[in-house]
Amino acid sequence: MNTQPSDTGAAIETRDLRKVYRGRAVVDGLSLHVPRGEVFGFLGPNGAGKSTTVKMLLGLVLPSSGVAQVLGGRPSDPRVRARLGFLPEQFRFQTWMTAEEFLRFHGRLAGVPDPELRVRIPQVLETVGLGGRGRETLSGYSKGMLQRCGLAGALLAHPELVFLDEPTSALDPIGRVEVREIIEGLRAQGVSVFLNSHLLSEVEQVCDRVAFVKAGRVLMQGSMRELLGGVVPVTLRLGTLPAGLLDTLARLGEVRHTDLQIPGRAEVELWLAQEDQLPAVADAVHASGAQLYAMTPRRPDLETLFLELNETPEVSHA
Ligand SMILES: Nc1ncnc2c1ncn2[C@@H]1O[C@H](COP(=O)(O)OP(=O)(O)OP(=O)(O)O)[C@@H](O)[C@H]1O
Repeated sequence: MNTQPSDTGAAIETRDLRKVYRGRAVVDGLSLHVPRGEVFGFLGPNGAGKSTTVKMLLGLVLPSSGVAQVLGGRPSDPRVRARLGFLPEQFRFQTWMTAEEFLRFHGRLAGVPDPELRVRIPQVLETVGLGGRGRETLSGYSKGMLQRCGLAGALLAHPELVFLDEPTSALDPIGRVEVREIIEGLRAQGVSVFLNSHLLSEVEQVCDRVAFVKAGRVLMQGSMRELLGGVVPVTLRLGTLPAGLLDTLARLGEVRHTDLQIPGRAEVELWLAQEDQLPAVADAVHASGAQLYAMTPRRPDLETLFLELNETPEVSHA
């Protein structure tokens, strides 16, 4: 059934979105909620169905079933598309054009009038760090400059929602910081950003909210605080692992991993709900008679969460 939901005011809302290719569901009941004006990270391993989802949200691929609403309308509606910006990961540039010609071409395709383009093109070139380079042909651009130019194209028509697929993959560390600042600037203007990136430390710094997908399904989605706020990963290095200690630790938190491969050495990864449980962990280790060599609490990060989720054998709906 393809009934359109009522406008929830969200930038993106999908319900049970599915795409089947040759009998295989590559997007399999995906439900997403992306509030307006936020930066949303869309994460998952290779082949998880991220690009296919983005293509459905852009109206480039038709869903097999389920519903997708973008800026309150259907992705296939040209009036909706006119309010979207898109930077694909593998952009094919017309390398015989100058950056200005390329942007004029894309601006005209997006329906931006010529007088507006004359003002807007130098502005977006400046924004992406290509000010004064617009008259050079793209064949002479570096990979990073091409990526910046693609970003300029995505921002050209004042979109309300921008899809950025690996926007910093060709950029050096300075360029990455600059793109982060551009994304933060977009948010400050109320523009919603849907960011697909494998650079999790970057996602962590810029995103308000993320979703993890695997095998076409959302494993988890929420604000950074919801996803990372409620857990303190602690690594314990012990001399031995006495009988019963794991059970005691499991009452204090979640035992995520144990490593007993090296004789005379045991490592336990424990996830606690709060930092103030650390003394109780130390007490439990001492009471068990084990020697405690190290107890290292870590700041939770997206990479840890990503790796943990990726190891989860059972895929469940969020
Ligand atoms: N047009 C198509 N026909 C058949 N299978 C397809 C098509 N497009 C994508 N797929 C398959 O769907 C699955 C998901 O692909 P998709 O590109 O959406 O993943 P992804 O999460 O974006 O991966 P990556 O991180 O590697 O870019 C893959 O197994 C891919 O081979």
